[in-house]
Amino acid sequence: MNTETTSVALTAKRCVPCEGGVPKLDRAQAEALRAQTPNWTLSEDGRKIRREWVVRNFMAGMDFLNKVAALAEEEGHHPDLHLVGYRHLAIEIWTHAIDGLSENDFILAAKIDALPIETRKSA
Ligand SMILES: C[C@H](O)[C@H](O)[C@H]1CNC2=NC(N)=NC(=O)C2=N1
Repeated sequence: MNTETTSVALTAKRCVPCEGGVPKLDRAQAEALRAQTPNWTLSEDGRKIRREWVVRNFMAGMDFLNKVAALAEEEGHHPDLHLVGYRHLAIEIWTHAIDGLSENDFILAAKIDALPIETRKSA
C-alpha cells in the first residue's frame, strides 16, 4: 500500500486490493491526503472520511449514487451510503479490512468528486 503522499494525482491512481495486514493511516497522513479531497471531512476518531451533498431532486441523487456504485465496483473499494434523502446524500469511506483509512479511501473520494452530479440550483 503506497502511503506516502506522492505528487501523482489521486484520480490517476487505482485502488489496490486490501485484505488487511497494512497499517491504517495516522492522522497526519490522513490530513495530508485530505488536502487533495477538501470536500471530505475526517471523523473524530480519524478512521473515516465523509461528504454530504444537496442534490436537485431524488432521482438526481439516485443517478449519482448509481455512478458511485459502478465506480466502486470498478475500483474494488466501496463506500458506505449513509443517507439517501429527498435532496440530501451522505457518503462515508473507510477501509474495512484495517478498520481505518488507507490511500484507497482517498482515491475513491477523489474519483467520486470527479463524477457528474445535479446539485440543487441555488434558490
Ligand atoms: C479484496 C478486496 O480489496 C476487498 O474485498 C475489498 C472490497 N471493498 C472494500 N471496501 C472498503 N471500503 N474496505 C475494504 O476493506 C474493502 N475490501
